[in-house]
Amino acid sequence: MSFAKDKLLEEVKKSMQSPGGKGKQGLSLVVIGHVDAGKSTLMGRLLYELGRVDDRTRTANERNSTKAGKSSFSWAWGLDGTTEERERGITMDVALQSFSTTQRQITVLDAPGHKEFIPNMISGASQADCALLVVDASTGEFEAGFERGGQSREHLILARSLGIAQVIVAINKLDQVQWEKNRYDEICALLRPFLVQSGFHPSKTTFVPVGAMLGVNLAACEGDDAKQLLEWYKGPTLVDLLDNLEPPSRDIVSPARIPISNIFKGQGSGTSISGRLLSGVIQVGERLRVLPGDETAVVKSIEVEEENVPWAAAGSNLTLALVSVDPIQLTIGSVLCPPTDPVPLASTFTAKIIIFDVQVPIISGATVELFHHSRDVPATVSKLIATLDRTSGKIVKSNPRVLVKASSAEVQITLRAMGSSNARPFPLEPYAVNKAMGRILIRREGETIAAGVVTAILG
Ligand SMILES: Nc1nc2c(ncn2[C@@H]2O[C@H](COP(=O)(O)OP(=O)(O)OP(=O)(O)O)[C@@H](O)[C@H]2O)c(=O)[nH]1
Repeated sequence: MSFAKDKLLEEVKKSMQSPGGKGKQGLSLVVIGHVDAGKSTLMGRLLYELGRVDDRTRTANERNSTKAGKSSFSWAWGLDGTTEERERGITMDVALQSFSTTQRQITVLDAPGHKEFIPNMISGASQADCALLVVDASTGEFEAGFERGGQSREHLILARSLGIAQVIVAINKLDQVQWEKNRYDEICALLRPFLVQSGFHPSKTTFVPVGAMLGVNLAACEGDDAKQLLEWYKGPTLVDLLDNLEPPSRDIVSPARIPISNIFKGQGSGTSISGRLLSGVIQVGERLRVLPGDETAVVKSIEVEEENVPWAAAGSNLTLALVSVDPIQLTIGSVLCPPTDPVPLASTFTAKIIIFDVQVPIISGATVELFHHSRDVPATVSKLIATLDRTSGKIVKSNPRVLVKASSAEVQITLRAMGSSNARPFPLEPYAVNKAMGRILIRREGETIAAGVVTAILG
């Protein structure tokens, strides 16, 4: 069944008012934190507690991880999919899982903690509404994840820069410190001011003590393993907090935008892509334009939360089967959109950015890497237009010579040509037109140096 677009919008609005299907509001969650904080263990155990992983799979995971000499990773085994991930015991790609709580249908993006995989983390966080930060409470470990160069700090700043406003902090491995209340309080006290500085409102930040491996305070806080924690903790479980996350408002009226985050080229059965529908609505049978390029594709099926659906609305993390398209034209980072409302292509644009804690200031002509959803491209900061007051946004100085750490500025960015070929423009929109399409991150030599929003496309 396919609807005319205005009919479809009516249908979507109706189902949003009285949340349809399963009667739950959906949202997506990126799991972030320092390497080895226990992100995969926590998600693996949580999925088990919620009945998403059966005992047979659990036993098989236990057996296989023990055989590989990594028994402590048995809970993570279910999530860390590829052989290399299992051998190294770290998550590299972004794993996608889903589960439901009483009121929410949650899609989880388990992002890798290792520094060299920050681009995957950016891809994960740019598809999420909320973040779950996992920190390791063991002596010295929390500190390592949080000091300069630690991933807890960087992940939080990146998540906020990508538009995530709500965060749950799970303070994990408390079994390692005998469930000491003092250690929990100490970590909360260290994190609170940092979260505020990074732009998270205190009312949108919650903390929860957990023991991922033992399954303490994930779905329930009971049994022998939870005894010590129960002596001083009477608050919500992790699932209670997840159940109370607020789904952000969805922009269903703007044209559809789907940055491709993954491509699966099947044999014979066509090609599938996965990504997040940032705005608008789409339906089966619809023709979409692939940008950059001249190609179009027809949506053969839409899968959301492992179910085939006739249509999907903004905020859905979906998999689309596409037909009538040459798969070569599909690349990670390309954007699918209606042929009548294509995304502009940019090779030069202006942006308002915030400079992070950089050691080397940014000068005009600085070569950088530009991140937009799952795409990263070489670029140049081609002009420093003005430094801005961080709170009012007013111009402090026009044509500054350098941009130093913690400053705010308007700059012009130009894509850089690779070798002999010209830089290929890529799909981008001003933040004022489409929030989710207008956010960028700027990195240099493996370090994130700035984040910002696109103000104008110049060409
Ligand atoms: N003692 C204790 N160990 C834990 C707990 N949670 C996780 N671990 C251990 O910590 C190690 C790292 O766990 P992972 O779940 O792989 O960590 P991760 O954060 O997903 O790591 P990356 O994916 O590499 O970023 C494993 O050896 C786990 O068994 C816990 O609650 N208590």
